[in-house]
Amino acid sequence: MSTPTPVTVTVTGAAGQISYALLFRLAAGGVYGKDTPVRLRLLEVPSQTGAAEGVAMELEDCAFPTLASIDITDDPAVAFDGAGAAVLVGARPRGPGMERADLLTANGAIFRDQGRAINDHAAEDVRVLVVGNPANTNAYIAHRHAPDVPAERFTALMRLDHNRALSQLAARLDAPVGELDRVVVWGNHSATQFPDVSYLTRGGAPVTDGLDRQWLEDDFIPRVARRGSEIIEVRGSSSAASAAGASIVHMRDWVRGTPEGSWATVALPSRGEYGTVPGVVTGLPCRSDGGEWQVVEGLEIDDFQRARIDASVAELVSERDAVHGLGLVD
Ligand SMILES: NC(=O)C1=CN([C@@H]2O[C@H](COP(=O)(O)OP(=O)(O)OC[C@H]3O[C@@H](n4cnc5c(N)ncnc54)[C@H](O)[C@@H]3O)[C@@H](O)[C@H]2O)C=CC1
Ligand SMILES: O=C([O-])CC(=O)C(=O)O
Repeated sequence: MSTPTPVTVTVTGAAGQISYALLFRLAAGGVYGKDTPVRLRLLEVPSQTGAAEGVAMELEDCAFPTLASIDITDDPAVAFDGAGAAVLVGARPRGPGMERADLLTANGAIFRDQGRAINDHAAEDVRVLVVGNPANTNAYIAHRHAPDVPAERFTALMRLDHNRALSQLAARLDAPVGELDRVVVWGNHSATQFPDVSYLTRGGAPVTDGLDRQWLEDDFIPRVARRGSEIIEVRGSSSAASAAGASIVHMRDWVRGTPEGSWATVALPSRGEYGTVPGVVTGLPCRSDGGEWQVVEGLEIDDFQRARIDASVAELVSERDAVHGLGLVD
């Protein structure tokens, strides 16, 4: 029996909270499956490479059959060399009272430099997932500094918002979460996002009862959109295990395909789908056949949806303009 070629997966911010939940699932085969070994490349700032060593020791102690090797570095050129996947987690997280926009200046330069390193060193078919906030605009920055990598290879994490929406809907409808499908979270991973139930199915059939407009506007949409802040208030620090779990299923579905008939929310550089502004990295309903993300086509959009989508995309446009203004993108 021939041994499959290992995939190199680079994870940044490897000593942080999210990575502490993410790396073990990655190493256990959560993205590529039980038959494909992974080589982990951990990128950290110099002061944290020691802590990343400790995480690597624990990974070794798990004796995962799918973990081929672990390398730790503070040099992006080394970290992304030959990478088939890059999960960009490393960034400063938001504390109590901060909005994601406050992080633009703090974190933008990280994604400029990592975009360049991905462009110059990663594998041709690299898949990039940006988790560090503001995730959509950080993905925009990285993509704009990687002109040799196709735009659709850069994504930002909105699967956490998608999962939060599913979980709130399951509670409201008293339904097992696994029976629900076809939600989408349009726009930005921020308080302006639009979690949309217009196409929701339960067990494959459209859901028509139990989701009145007042509940959607007064409870559901703000609850999902502000869930990150709620977790920060209650837990004292930002979501970590749920962000890691969403990152794993985002990458797994990208690499191995979404289940038949199912959707995921993926933030991708827009091609103008559904009236969004080309270039900005916005949440869209997507399917994967195990190769590329494909935006679901042909959905009807009514006036209520239009206004919500436009408002969140307008925020993405203002973040885009801000990073151009800061000189982070030409
Ligand atoms: N998109 C999403 O759904 C979510 C995004 N986040 C974001 O993910 C990011 C990470 O969160 P946590 O792991 O909780 O933070 P953390 O502070 O525990 O870990 C961040 C790690 O990144 C490292 N780091 C900073 N700059 C780096 C660089 N240039 N290269 C490599 N590593 C670098 C830090 O040394 C630290 O170890 C934050 O920006 C947070 O806001 C958090 C939850 C959900
Ligand atoms: O809210 C934050 O800062 C962390 C985050 O992105 C989330 O939990 O959605």
